[in-house]
Amino acid sequence: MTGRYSEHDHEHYERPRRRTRPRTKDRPTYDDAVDGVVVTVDRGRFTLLVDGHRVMAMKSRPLGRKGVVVGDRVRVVGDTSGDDGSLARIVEVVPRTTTLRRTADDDDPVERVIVSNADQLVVVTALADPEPRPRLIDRALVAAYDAGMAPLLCLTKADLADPETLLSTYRSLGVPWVVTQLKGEGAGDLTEVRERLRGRTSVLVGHSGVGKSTLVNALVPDAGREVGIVNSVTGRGRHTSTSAYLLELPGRDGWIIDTPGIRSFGLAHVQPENLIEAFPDLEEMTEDCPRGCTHGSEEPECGLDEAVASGEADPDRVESFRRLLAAREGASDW
Ligand SMILES: Nc1nc2c(ncn2[C@@H]2O[C@H](COP(=O)(O)OP(=O)(O)OP(=O)(O)O)[C@@H](O)[C@H]2O)c(=O)[nH]1
Ligand SMILES: [Zn+2]
Repeated sequence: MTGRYSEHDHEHYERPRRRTRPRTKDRPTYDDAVDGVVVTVDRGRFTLLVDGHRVMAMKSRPLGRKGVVVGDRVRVVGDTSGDDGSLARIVEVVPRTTTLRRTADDDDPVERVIVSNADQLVVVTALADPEPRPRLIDRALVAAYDAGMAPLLCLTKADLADPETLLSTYRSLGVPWVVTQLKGEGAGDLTEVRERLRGRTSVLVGHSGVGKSTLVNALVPDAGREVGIVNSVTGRGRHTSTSAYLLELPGRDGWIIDTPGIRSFGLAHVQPENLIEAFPDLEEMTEDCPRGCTHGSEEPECGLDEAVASGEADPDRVESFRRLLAAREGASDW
């Protein structure tokens, strides 16, 4: 799955031109580089985790204008001590396994990659207050399927409403789900969520007020301090909660990436023929589709219609798939 996007998603990082630019003695080489992972990005400065400690770094020239995003595995040279005022240099970005893009907007017409290498996309939705917004859930699912990330619905505020109505919309797609309750009587059991996050890198998305910060703080009791550290390192003294950041779960049980301030996903790059690859049972039924068939409901001779007519396909599943296909179009904020 993850290989599917490698062609468009791997930005090509320019290698140092060893032949045209002779190495000087004091110029670091890749041989000296150490591995790091990008924890957060703040105005051109990157906080990395290198060997379990935090290191500030900037991009080095060989990377040119190519982006470095949260979740990137990088190679770093220079001062990787993490001491106050130290600054290392990122010389290489390891090819990404997955990417998540934010939507284009008036300020920036490009759908930029904001997070890489996550293998699970957790769509955090309140069961009430605020009401669930199925179109946003659908768009997040499209982003997950397209990127080859496993989706997970995390339904918060279980004290306020029953999950059944919402779940009925997603059952035929087979989307896994967990329910959480972090306020009110009997609140606080995160066993099931932790189980789902274990050993994975999960990116959490959700619109304002759904309880995502409450959840992150419950999962990583040090989250506030961790994020505080990130920002004390940048010297800006205050957490501007508009950038994604990576946190390790207690017990080294996996990683989560919170995405405050991310308003929507860019889905313009999603090709219908790729979305169906996330549903192999349905894909099988599209083998005889006319060339260029998007498998949407408006297609005159789509194999999915035949499969429904012959009883081979579950009509709910086909309908849900087509709903996702349609959700791809047009932008929509969280
Ligand atoms: N009833 C109920 N309220 C909750 C629960 N979890 C969180 N809340 C409340 O929901 C409100 C929003 O929670 P936050 O964690 O700040 O939500 P958020 O998704 O991070 O929202 P932003 O900070 O705006 O991005 C707060 O008043 C929380 O106390 C829950 O399980 N049940
Ligand atoms: Zn078709």
